[in-house]
Amino acid sequence: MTSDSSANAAGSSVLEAGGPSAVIAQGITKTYGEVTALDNVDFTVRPGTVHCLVGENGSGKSTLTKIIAGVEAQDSGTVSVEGRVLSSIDPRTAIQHGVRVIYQDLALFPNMSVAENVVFQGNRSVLIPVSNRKARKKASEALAALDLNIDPGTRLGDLSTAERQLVAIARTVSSDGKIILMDEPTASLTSREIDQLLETVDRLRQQGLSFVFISHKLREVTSVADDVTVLRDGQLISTGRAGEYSQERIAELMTGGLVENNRRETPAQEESEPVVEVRGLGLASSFHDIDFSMHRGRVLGLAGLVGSGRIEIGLSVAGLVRAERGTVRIHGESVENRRADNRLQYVPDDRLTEGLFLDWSIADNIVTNHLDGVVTPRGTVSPSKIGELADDWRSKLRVKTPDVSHPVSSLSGGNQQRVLLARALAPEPDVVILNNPTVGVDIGSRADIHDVVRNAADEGTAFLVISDEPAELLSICDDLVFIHEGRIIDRRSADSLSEETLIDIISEGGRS
Ligand SMILES: Nc1ncnc2c1ncn2[C@@H]1O[C@H](COP(=O)(O)OP(=O)(O)OP(=O)(O)O)[C@@H](O)[C@H]1O
Repeated sequence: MTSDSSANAAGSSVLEAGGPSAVIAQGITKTYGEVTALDNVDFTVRPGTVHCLVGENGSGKSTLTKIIAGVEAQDSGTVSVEGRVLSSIDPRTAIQHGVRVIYQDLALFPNMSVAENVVFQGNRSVLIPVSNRKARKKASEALAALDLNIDPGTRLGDLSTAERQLVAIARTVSSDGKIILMDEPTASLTSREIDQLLETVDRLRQQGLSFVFISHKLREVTSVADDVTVLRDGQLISTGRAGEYSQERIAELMTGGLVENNRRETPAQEESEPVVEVRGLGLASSFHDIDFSMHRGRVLGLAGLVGSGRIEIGLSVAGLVRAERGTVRIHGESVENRRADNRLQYVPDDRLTEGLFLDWSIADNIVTNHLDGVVTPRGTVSPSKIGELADDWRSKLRVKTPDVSHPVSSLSGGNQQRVLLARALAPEPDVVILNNPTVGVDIGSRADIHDVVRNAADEGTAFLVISDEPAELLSICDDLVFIHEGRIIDRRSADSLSEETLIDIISEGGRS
């Protein structure tokens, strides 16, 4: 393992030179059974800075933040916050020292108001009731300090994901948080929402708060970071000032090599009958008059803004949401009769609530849609066939685990996403609908997943891909249908488009 020149034995002196540190983690090692999640890692956060933590899936980023937050205990090494070593490892001690974590699920209460969420202090041993008036006042102050235009009386569940993120930040500020750890806060935000979040982070940094910011989106890493640390396989690879890191350099350090972002060699359009025919599809205010066909071996992308109706259309094609008007036919038969059929697969983007059985093993999750492939001639399920099939998919998708019999909950987020994809592709389906297939997946592995999709298409599967990432649509799709406010506004072949044109069509909504 080569170490980059800006990392040094202490891994931190480059950063410490400027003054006292908000966080110093020294010599952190953490193992889970035979997996070494962190191997003698040093990590320093300077006060009033944003420190981006980057690395491939399973490289140890979340584990490091959990250790700083006192949620996980390290095997060895120390964590100091503002110059004081945390003597005991528990979340309350970290909270008392001003450390706050904003997890991906945000840990907010959807049925409570914004005000109640902002003033809720999970670190108190006894919940102290706060009067409605006081709560509103305190919440209004916290929201105003962030320059956020959110009514404190709104029910939290009625806000967008981005607004909820901002409420989670307001809560940390109102509870005197000084060091905020954010694990992939922008994973499900639109680019405008990301800008708003980054502006808020910037404002708080100027007020002296410090951030640890995990993200796979390298564009935002290079725009928001003061400092960057790259982990690979639990090892510190490089740490230093953000100015030393371009996106290409970070990608290279993360993966240990160059990442190529290829486009698909588009096969000639087949004259064959379409596998899927969508005609006149409509649903209330979500989408109208949707017509398209999907063909064997071709990848069709649905491009559009968040809220344009893309996802609802995908769910209707999968037979998971019933349209009010029009038809979806798969091999000439209504999708209503196909819902329980393994030849049709839908892969959601929310692996935690819609996707995986977290307590089940990785292997059982992978084979659950393909039981035909693991039964013996006598009709019993064969554990060795399950193991073989799961191992095959583990290596195809490079799922990072020592053993497919381990629970899926032991995998890092990006590796769970791969299991979801393996489960859909294992039965070699005719039709697959992918909703943001690489959410939370690092950039090197994104290329692997794109390869797997292209290969499955080459074998004959028809794909419908919904993605927020223009580069992803261009990388895997042959054809694109553009959706704006629930209607089709354009159709193009992917090889006729640049990323800029694609973004223009999406954002201008056909006005260009
Ligand atoms: N509770 C656990 N039990 C077993 N192994 C675990 C557990 N938590 C993490 N690991 C393993 O530790 C390694 C590091 O995981 P971690 O979640 O820190 O990665 P990450 O860099 O945050 O990945 P991602 O980008 O996918 O979120 C992985 O191999 C993961 O499978």
